[in-house]
Amino acid sequence: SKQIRIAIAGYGNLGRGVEAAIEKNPDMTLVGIFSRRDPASLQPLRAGTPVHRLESLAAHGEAIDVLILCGGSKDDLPAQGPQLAALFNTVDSFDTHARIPEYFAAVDAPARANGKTALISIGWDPGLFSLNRLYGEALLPDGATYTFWGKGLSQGHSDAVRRVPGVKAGVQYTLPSPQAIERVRAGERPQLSTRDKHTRECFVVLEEGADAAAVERAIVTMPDYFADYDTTVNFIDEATLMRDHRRMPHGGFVIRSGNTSAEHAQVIEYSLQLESNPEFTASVLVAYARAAYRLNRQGQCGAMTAFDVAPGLLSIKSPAQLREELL
Ligand SMILES: NC(=O)C1=CN([C@@H]2O[C@H](COP(=O)(O)OP(=O)(O)OC[C@H]3O[C@@H](n4cnc5c(N)ncnc54)[C@H](OP(=O)(O)O)[C@@H]3O)[C@@H](O)[C@H]2O)C=CC1
Ligand SMILES: N[C@@H](C[C@H]1CC(C(=O)O)=NO1)C(=O)O
Repeated sequence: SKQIRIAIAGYGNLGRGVEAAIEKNPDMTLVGIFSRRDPASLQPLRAGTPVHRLESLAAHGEAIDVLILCGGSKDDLPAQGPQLAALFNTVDSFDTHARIPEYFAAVDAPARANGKTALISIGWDPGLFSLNRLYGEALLPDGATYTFWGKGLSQGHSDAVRRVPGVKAGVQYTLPSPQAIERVRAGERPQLSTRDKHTRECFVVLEEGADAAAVERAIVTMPDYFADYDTTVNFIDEATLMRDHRRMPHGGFVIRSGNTSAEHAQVIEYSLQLESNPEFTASVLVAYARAAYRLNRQGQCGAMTAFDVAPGLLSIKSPAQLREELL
């Protein structure tokens, strides 16, 4: 059967993860990588993979079935998402939770106007954790839901740190509060504020001559990313960053504890342990690219989130095989 032709827009951790993920999906072919940087400066996983400048994308419309957007959520996707959804079927991992409604609207209009399908905010949070928060609320209406991440490297928060003027490089780790987890696991169903559940720890390499105090203030007060958390910023040199902060592990879990009757408490838990946050997220994006391709062929256009995609569309197996093998 026909190969699904995938292209990558934005070649960072996520873009490289998508390259690896496509190798694991025999119904897909990587037809190109698109970057704002000089293509000659990039080393694709597979020698021979075409690398182009991002601005040449429009000329490749008919050769791409689904474009996977791997830009940063802080500054790249708000512009690239709506712009590229007018030209291609797209899948992205937009994760600025507070801004998802406005991003959805901004992508939906051009996608609908051009008969394209745009799956937004795909990944694990938002994405798989969102699905499990939904299941929890729908299946156990009388209950409480908690999401914990880490200890691990948040790519969205690391991207946001790197966008601060004066920052040359940087990463952000998310640390869950052991006390908060203990109270939830003990079945207390506590009221926990954002600040109660996690702290954030940044490691930053400054540009030459940058003002450390100004950089620290810009990070810890950053709306949607750090303002609601207790955040520490550590300044290190580039060698230390390269030595100690190259791995990108992460993970976490969603817990729903609820009562189906006065007598019976029920608990649903979904957890992830990730050695590579970007490679896992990319695997999710690639499975949803299969769904985007199928949805568009069914005439389902516009923006959608993971809530709107039937799980069967993710599988390389046919509906009949799924009924025989997985039900
Ligand atoms: N929903 C979810 O569960 C998840 C979502 N995410 C999202 O994925 C986004 C991307 O993460 P990630 O791939 O780690 O971000 P990166 O910082 O690695 O890449 C972001 C963009 O920056 C550019 N870039 C990458 N490396 C360099 C470099 N060395 N010099 C200059 N520019 C560079 C690339 O654009 P170009 O090639 O055009 O230069 C790239 O698309 C995050 O912002 C986050 O929001 C991540 C994980 C989970
Ligand atoms: N979107 C997150 C995925 C998870 C991790 C996270 C956090 O540590 O705050 N929130 O959601 C990421 O970019 O890594």
